[in-house]
Amino acid sequence: MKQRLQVAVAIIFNAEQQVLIARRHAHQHQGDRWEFPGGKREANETRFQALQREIEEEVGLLVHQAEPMMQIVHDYAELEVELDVWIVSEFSGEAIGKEGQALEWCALADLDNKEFPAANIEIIERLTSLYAI
Ligand SMILES: Nc1nc2c([nH]c(=O)n2[C@@H]2O[C@H](COP(=O)(O)OP(=O)(O)OP(=O)(O)O)[C@@H](O)[C@H]2O)c(=O)[nH]1
Ligand SMILES: [Mg+2]
Repeated sequence: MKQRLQVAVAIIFNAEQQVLIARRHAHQHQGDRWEFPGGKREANETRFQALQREIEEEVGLLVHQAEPMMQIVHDYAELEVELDVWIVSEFSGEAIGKEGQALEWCALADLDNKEFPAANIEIIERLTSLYAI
């Protein structure tokens, strides 16, 4: 059977209402596309703990509070993902690409110009309808 990965995904806004995005490395699944930081939940973790760990590991931010935004199941040819998307409402630290990945703070209106994995289309639509001017 095809694997289904549970993936914690963070939507993090800065004071200018820009959202944090990261570029996936070429060798990764969906390589070279942009993503919202996050990664796979481990068996011993809650969804929120997975979010906190992944965000600290990947971009060095401490997530203090977050609210569930949506869950998306997407069937890629090679694997299935369940994206557990959170809006981070409180965090501390300065974002850095701790895994050597490029980071960008991106205005919502500019997300459409970036290439994201297919599973992200719904997230971007939802964000635009919730927050766009
Ligand atoms: N982090 C993240 N993963 C996404 C997004 N959209 C999306 O389809 N995915 C998929 O979710 C899956 C797991 O994410 P990941 O590669 O970040 O997992 P991870 O950080 O644990 O990576 P690792 O296996 O290198 O430790 C990948 O197949 C990835 O393509 C997104 O916006 N953010
Ligand atoms: Mg990741």
